[in-house]
Parts: sequence; C-alpha cells; structure tokens
Amino acid sequence: MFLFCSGWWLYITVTCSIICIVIYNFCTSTFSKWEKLNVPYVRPIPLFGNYFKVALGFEHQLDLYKRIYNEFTGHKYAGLFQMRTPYLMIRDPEIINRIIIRDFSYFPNHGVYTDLSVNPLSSSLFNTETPQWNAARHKLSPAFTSGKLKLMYEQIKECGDELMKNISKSVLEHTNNEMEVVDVLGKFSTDVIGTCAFGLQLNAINDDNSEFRKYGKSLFTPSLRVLLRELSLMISPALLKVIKIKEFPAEACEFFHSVFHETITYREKNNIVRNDFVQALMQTRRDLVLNENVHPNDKLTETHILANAFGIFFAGSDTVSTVLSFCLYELALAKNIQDKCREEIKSQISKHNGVIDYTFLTDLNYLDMVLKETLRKYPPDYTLSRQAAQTYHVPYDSLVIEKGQNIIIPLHSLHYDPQYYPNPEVFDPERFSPEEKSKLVKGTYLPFGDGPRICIGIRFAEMEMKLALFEILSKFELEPCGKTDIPLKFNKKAIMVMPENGIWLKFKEIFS
Ligand code: HEM
Repeated sequence: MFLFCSGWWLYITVTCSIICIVIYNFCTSTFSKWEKLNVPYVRPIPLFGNYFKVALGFEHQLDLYKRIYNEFTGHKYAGLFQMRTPYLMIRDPEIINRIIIRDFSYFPNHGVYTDLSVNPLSSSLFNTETPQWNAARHKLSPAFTSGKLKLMYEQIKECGDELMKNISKSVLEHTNNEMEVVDVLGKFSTDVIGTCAFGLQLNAINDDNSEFRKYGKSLFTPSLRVLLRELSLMISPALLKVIKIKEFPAEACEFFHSVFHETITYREKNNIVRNDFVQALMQTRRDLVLNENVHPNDKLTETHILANAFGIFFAGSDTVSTVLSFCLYELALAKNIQDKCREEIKSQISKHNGVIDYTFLTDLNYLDMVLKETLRKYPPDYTLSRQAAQTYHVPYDSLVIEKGQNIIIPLHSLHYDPQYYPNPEVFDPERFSPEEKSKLVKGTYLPFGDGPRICIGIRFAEMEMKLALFEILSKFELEPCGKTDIPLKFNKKAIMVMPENGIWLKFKEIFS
C-alpha cells in the first residue's frame, strides 16, 4: 500500500514538475532576445515581461513607455517585453527618421495583428499591409487633397453651426455657464466624420440618443474585452486564434457595416455624387474590387471598402474632439494666448473682407501654432508602431533589427523630452513660431506620424479643429471653473490620451 502511494505521489510530482518547467519555459522563452543582441533592456518577469502593472490596470501604457524612455537616457534604443513579446523602443531621432521615412521599405507596416475572420472591419488602411496598402493609399489619397477639402468645407461648416447652437443652449441650461467640453466636441466630431465618411446628415449634436454617437463612443470605451484581447495577443497570437476575442463590440460593427452598406448601395443606384470620402471609397471599389483586370497585389475586397469607411470614422472622430478639448483647456488657463488667438481672428476677418472659408482658416497662423503645441502636449496616439518586413542593419551602429520585429516609437515621451522641448510641461505656442520651428529636431515631433504612412487625415483634422476653435473663440471667452481638474488627470484605462473626469470650463458670451 505504502509503495503504491509513494509511486503514485512520485508520478504526480514528476508530472507537475514537468508541467511547471514547460509553463515556465513558455513564459520566459523569448526573454533572452535582447541579451543575445546586446541591446540594453528592462529585466522582465515571467509571462508578464515589463507589462505587469499595465496588465493589472495599475499603470497606463503611456507611463510605462515614459518610464522606459527615461530609464534609458543616453541610449539610442532599448528592448522591452510586452508580456512575452519583445518590442524594440527607438529613442534616437535619427534612427526614427530612417525607420519611418528614409528606409521605409524595410518598415512599411504598423504590424498590428488581426484575425480578419473574427474582425472583418479591421482591414482598414491602418492595418492593411504592403503591397495592398500601396494601392489602397494611392486610391484614397485624392479624397484628402486641399482641393477636395475646400469642397467639403461647407459640410463641415454646417456641423460647426450646429455645434455653436448646442454650446449656446448648454451654456444657458447649466448653472454659472459651466460646461463639460469633451462630450459636446465629441458630438461635433461624430457629426463631421459621419457626414464626410458616411455621407449622412447626422445631427448627433442635438440628439443625445444618436446611434452614431452611442456606437462611436463604444469603440473607445475601455473594457475587459479590449484588455484581454491585448494581453492574449502579447502572450501569443496563437492564443488569440483559439479564443477569438473581437477587436470592437459586435453590435457597433454590425451597425457601421449596415449603415455604410446601405449608403453606398443607395448612392450607386441613384447615381448620387457628393464631395466626401464615400465618393473616394466608391471609386476605389470600382477600381480595385469590381475591376477584373486589376493586378492581384492591388486587389481589394468589398470588406476592405466597408472597413475603410469604418477606419476613417474610428481614426477621425475622438482624436479630433479630445485634441480640441485639451486646446480649450489650455486656452482657458492662459488668457493671454486666448486673447492673441481672438486678435488674429479679428484681423484675418477684416483681411478676408468677412469671408470665412477654407483659405481664411489656413491663414490663421497663430491658431495653427496653438494647435501644434496642443498636439505636442496631448498627442492622442502616444506611440507609433512599425514592423520590420526585412532584416535591417542600422547604419553606423551594431544594431540588427530582425525581420518581424515590432518597433515602438515613443512619440509622447519625445514630446516631453527637455532636450528637445525645454520646460515641456509649459504650454508655449511660440515653440512653433516660424523662427523656432526651423530649430526643431526632425523626428521629435510626431503627433500625426511621418513618412509615407503619415496620417492621411492631417489636413482634414486641421481644418475641422480650426473651424471649431474659430467659432468658439469668436463667440465665447473661456475660463476655468470650480469643476476644472488642475492639473488634469488622465484615464488610465483609455486607449488614447483622455481626461479622466472630462474637461469642465466656464463659457462667457462675447457681445460685440
Ligand atoms: C487630431 C487628429 C488626428 C491625429 C492626432 C491622428 C494621428 C494619426 C497617427 C499618429 C497615425 C499613424 C501614423 C504613422 O504610423 O506614421 C494616423 C494614421 C491614420 N489616420 Fe489619423 N489622426 C487624426 C485624425 C484623422 C482623421 C480626421 C482621419 C480621417 C478623416 C484620419 C485617418 C487616418 C488613417 C486612415 C490612418 C492610417 C494611414 C495609413 O496607415 O496609411 N486621422 N493618424
């Protein structure tokens, strides 16, 4: 009996030990990478790598990158591990420029893993890889030229008018003229992008139950699903293949899919032509989906077209509204800068004989500096990502970046590096004056990325943000109020840089 028991225990002990060794090996098998390549790195812990606090929700990813960026001051790059996956953080602006601009052909993709059978709407431009990306970007780019933007101006202006009606109404409704701006600007940016990317007259601004706003918001809301998906992916893409967690909420995907499908069918059937992104997507569909003679490398599917409408909505809605909200916050705290914007607006109105159009907005140069400084302090994306498509020897350095390596460019940390931006916490638009701008170190200011993969919507976003700021600053003076968080607190779980409690400001009407 005793012999039987001890044999049994031995069997269990050996089996458990083997299982533990296998699990331990799996959890640490990738951790020798940076040591072998002689890359300085942050010491990882089994399974979690350097991601322990982020995985448990104690630290924002942004703070993790900041910590690592600062720990490796003086180094050009550093290795880290997001769970089991090794990432290479590039700190040196010269290497950054090589990766995103000069040697782009080695790093043409963002390297975002997605299983299209589970997430069909993820096949947007951002996630599309070369060679298909070249054709898709080439077809979509004409929709973003200044000529096309001029034609879209009127549609955006209408959304601006609704924004002002809504602000005036809210100011009257709230005590002491105090208002939360992230929400109201979120409705504005939803209206703009919905009108231009989906060809719809949305009016989310006046409709608190707007489905567009509801589903749009749900895409950015932090959730356990998003966290689990991210963690599984970093443990192993094979794991994600098994558990098949969706990237976006299923209901939202169905909604956007059906709205865009109906719009495109209706417009094709009724030969409706409008100046918007839908038109560009319909043309892309004709050229790259329906065209039988298209080169197989360039061939897209119906799903790509729908995914791109969705992608434009996703990329262009809450990014714009959060930047605008941060801008109003900084202007409320710096009355002198706010007044200077208003003076410029007044002088440009008289220069343009009262005609407010696309050209008028492009002539608001000081406002442009204010927006650039806002994007330095509050870039919605805190990193750029790239993946090596081929092995790359970094010139004048011993570093070899292997094919498939994921790269992080910590743009938020670069924007706050005192070496490039003295007193980085200070909001100072003069950093972007014509004289100072020429002194900026290339590769250290990247709110929209750079190189061939730069944000396709820059000019659109700038026009939209300038229009909203022009409208608001012409009619209201902004001040902080009792509910304003000073300094701002950031939401640790959000996927973008977002204020934790919204941004409350006091609006004082200007009677001219
Ligand atoms: C303040 C507003 C915005 C910011 C800060 C922003 C920022 C960015 C960044 C950092 C990237 C990645 C660039 C890179 O990897 O080098 C990107 C890509 C992209 N953005 Fe924006 N974006 C904004 C607004 C918009 C708008 C309004 C649209 C569309 C109307 C848009 C559409 C896109 C698309 C489609 C991509 C993927 C481009 C590609 O992979 O070829 N973005 N954006």
